[in-house]
Amino acid sequence: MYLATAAVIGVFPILSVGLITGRAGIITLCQLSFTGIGAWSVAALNAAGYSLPIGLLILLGGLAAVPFGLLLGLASLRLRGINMGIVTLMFAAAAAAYFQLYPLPGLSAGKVVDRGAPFESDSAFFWLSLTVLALVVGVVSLVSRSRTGTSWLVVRTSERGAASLGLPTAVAKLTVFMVGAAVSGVGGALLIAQTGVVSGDSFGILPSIVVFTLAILFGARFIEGAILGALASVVVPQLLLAAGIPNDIGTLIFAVTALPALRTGYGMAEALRARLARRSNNNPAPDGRRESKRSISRDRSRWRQGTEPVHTDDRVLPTAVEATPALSILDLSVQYGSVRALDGVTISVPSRSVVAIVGPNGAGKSTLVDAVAGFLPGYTGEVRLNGTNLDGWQAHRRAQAGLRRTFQQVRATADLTVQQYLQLAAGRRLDRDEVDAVLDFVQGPTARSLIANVDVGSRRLIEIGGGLVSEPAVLLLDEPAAGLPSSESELLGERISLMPSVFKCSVVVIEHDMTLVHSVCDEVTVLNFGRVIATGSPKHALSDPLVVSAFLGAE
Ligand SMILES: Nc1ncnc2c1ncn2[C@@H]1O[C@H](COP(=O)(O)OP(=O)(O)OP(=O)(O)O)[C@@H](O)[C@H]1O
Repeated sequence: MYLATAAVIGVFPILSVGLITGRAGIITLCQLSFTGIGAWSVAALNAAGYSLPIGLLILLGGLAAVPFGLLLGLASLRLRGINMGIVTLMFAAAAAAYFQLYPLPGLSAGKVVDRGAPFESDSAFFWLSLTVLALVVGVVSLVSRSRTGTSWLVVRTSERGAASLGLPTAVAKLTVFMVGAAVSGVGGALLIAQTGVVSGDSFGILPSIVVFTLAILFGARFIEGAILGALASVVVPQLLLAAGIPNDIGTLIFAVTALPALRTGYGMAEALRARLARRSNNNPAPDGRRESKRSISRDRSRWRQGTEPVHTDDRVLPTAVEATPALSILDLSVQYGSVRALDGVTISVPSRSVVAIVGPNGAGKSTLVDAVAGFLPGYTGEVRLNGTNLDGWQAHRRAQAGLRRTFQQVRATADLTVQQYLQLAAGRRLDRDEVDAVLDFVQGPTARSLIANVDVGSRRLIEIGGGLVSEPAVLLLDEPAAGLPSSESELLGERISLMPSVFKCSVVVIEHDMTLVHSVCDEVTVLNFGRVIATGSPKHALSDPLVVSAFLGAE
């Protein structure tokens, strides 16, 4: 019963790593420090003579760790990858030093934490621990399914991708650290309630690294992975003990077996789930639709006519172009060191229009999209959306305001289904008809497909669909046809030209495919060496001698 309780308590810090590293992709090597903080706080309350009910002590143990989680969350706003690993390791070292200097209160006096009347027996305490675990897992899974919780997965894939969906990466990182710390802290409170007194050594650097290793090895992003990890942490040392093998060999076994998971980023639970998802993806959905484009393509004609709006509201083509441009870029300049990537670029995108920005490689197109969408804060000039000045606004705020973008390199989160991604991009509840309609429009895969299982071209279409369901004022498409075969690129061109009427938005397309530009755009702006060298209708602008010379390198 004692070992079973230890295994239950062991789930907390492993699950906590599963949230921070497994879900949000941030390395954390100090999860047992949070456990120690939880235990220390409960010990301090006990030593001070407060006799609080066990439920309250557990809650306080969790809450005590939250400010420290926030602190590390703040560090993660500036640091990434191995640097974050080092900072969390330093935090673990500092916490371990603290626990050495200031042992858990009551430890030396043997003042054990009192669990209270109904939980004095080991079996009662086991059931209490299991109940607390079930509650924590319930809360964590609710939070994980919320918009904030889903944003943890998006941040893991790409911070820029998250911002482009209107998700503030700072909120995602801070919340995941605070929730992770609380989960670990609850484990600490239970641990000290189980053992009565705990030595600070239990929360040292090495045990923290073992917890990290177990979380990666078993895929603690999912609860079954955290449970398997905790079971292994209890069972393996017992087996080694029974076989007369030194306990440290267990750590070595975990380290070696975790190597493949560290390489791929997928632990056992994740690999198992991915396999099951692939299997179910190969089976037809209950509604008979497979993840095949052929079944969707039959609907081409209705969209070609442009008669069927995605929403059943009054989306119709306006009779006159509205006076205020949807997007105004005024005298925009960007300097990268000695390279002037953009030099006084002025572009006006009329309401409900399709405007292309073209230019040879290195002309400044991507820089322009990055600056306009808020990913390059250091520009000079002005960006206005429907007359509102966006300068100084962060990328996620611009996205929330209706300025959406897609990327040359797709960033749709592989762990989500297409429907979940669209939901997140929309920032509101979408009903299934709405999801299916937009997927039909962009010729995307079915709503239930896992993004990990669809090809790059389809992911690009999903990203475009995500932009559209967010009801943007302006959608910036960075090379949307890249990677699509020419027949699909042609079809995408048709859809782009329909976007202003169907989705009431303006579209800015960065594209190298001149056939597509000619067929879908109302206006073209040509950049070369960061300057606008021509603007006007595609026919007029693309035949300008300056433009021909810029593209062909001839007089
Ligand atoms: N981070 C950076 N640091 C320094 N120079 C950069 C950086 N990013 C882009 N540049 C330079 O800025 C100029 C514009 O680059 P940009 O990528 O915006 O062009 P582009 O038109 O999008 O090219 P492509 O069609 O190849 O994507 C180029 O000279 C490029 O080398």
